Amino acid sequence: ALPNVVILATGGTIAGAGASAVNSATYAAAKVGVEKLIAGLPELGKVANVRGEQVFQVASESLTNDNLLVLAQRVSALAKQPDVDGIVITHGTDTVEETAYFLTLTVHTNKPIVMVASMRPGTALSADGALNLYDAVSVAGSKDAMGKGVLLTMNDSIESGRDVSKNFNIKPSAFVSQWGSLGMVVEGRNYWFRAPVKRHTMNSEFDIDTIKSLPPVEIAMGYEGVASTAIDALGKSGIKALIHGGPGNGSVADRIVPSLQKVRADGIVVIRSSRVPDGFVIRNAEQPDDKYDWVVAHDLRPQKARILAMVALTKTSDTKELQRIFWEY
Ligand SMILES: NC(=O)C[C@H](N)C(=O)O
Repeated sequence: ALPNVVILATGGTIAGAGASAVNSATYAAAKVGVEKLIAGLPELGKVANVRGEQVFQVASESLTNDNLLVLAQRVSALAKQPDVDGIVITHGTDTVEETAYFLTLTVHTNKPIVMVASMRPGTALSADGALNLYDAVSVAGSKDAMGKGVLLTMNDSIESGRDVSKNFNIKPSAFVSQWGSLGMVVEGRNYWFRAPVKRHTMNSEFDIDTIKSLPPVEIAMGYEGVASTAIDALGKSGIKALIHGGPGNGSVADRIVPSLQKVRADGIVVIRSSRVPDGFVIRNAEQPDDKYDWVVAHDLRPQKARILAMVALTKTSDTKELQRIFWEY
């Protein structure tokens, strides 16, 4: 018998449409409904019994915290159903890494949850969505994909939803995980080479079934000539944590340090992250994190550090606990 896979559609370029076949970059995202996506790919019926649900129809840069909660709650409810073997989520590429990480942290299931997106709309020459979706459904229906956390299938690769980031804005090979892909999909068969070691899904201390809202967390970038304007304003905006996306090893300009100290003194958690795509921030290197009571974001880019901070703050605002969470997830 074939596995039962539910496709939750949220929009993005994988549901996009352009005026002509040469429009690979100028097109409208989030136009095509999930039923049409499924009907356009009859090959799906060979690897799984699929059914679709339209959860949202938006370009992913416009998704909100409330959208994240609604989606994760739906994924969690479906994963509890005995007649569901796996879940695929079609999504825009711009923020799919954030949603993937959020689900990794909050949905308690061993069943495969596979994110999928495309860099070109379905109307374009060499559109990548159909094969990516076929790959996602075949991975979601595979027992080998169980217990590996939330995944992303793009460009023949199976990526860890925790590690993966969009590293190129145009190419179909846009997604890279700095610690390597987990596997590959070829002709609907998945091949595995590694598994994540960070805590996720079943082993997470966070559970979407008990999370009702997310605290506001914002990001301030570091760069040459940076002024304290953004940090000072954010400090007064009601946020619970501020991610500093600094250059290099998450370094912080001398003239900004007093502003970050003030933010911390006002009870806001300061998390030091790096804007460099790869690598990880080392505690007490560049800045005395122990002395300032700051947290470091480990290997998470600012946008992923924000996701973990929001989730962690639903349980604790103790900086020692938060640092433990940043090491473990
Ligand atoms: N390729 C894409 O999906 C980009 C689009 N802006 C989105 O994230 O929805």
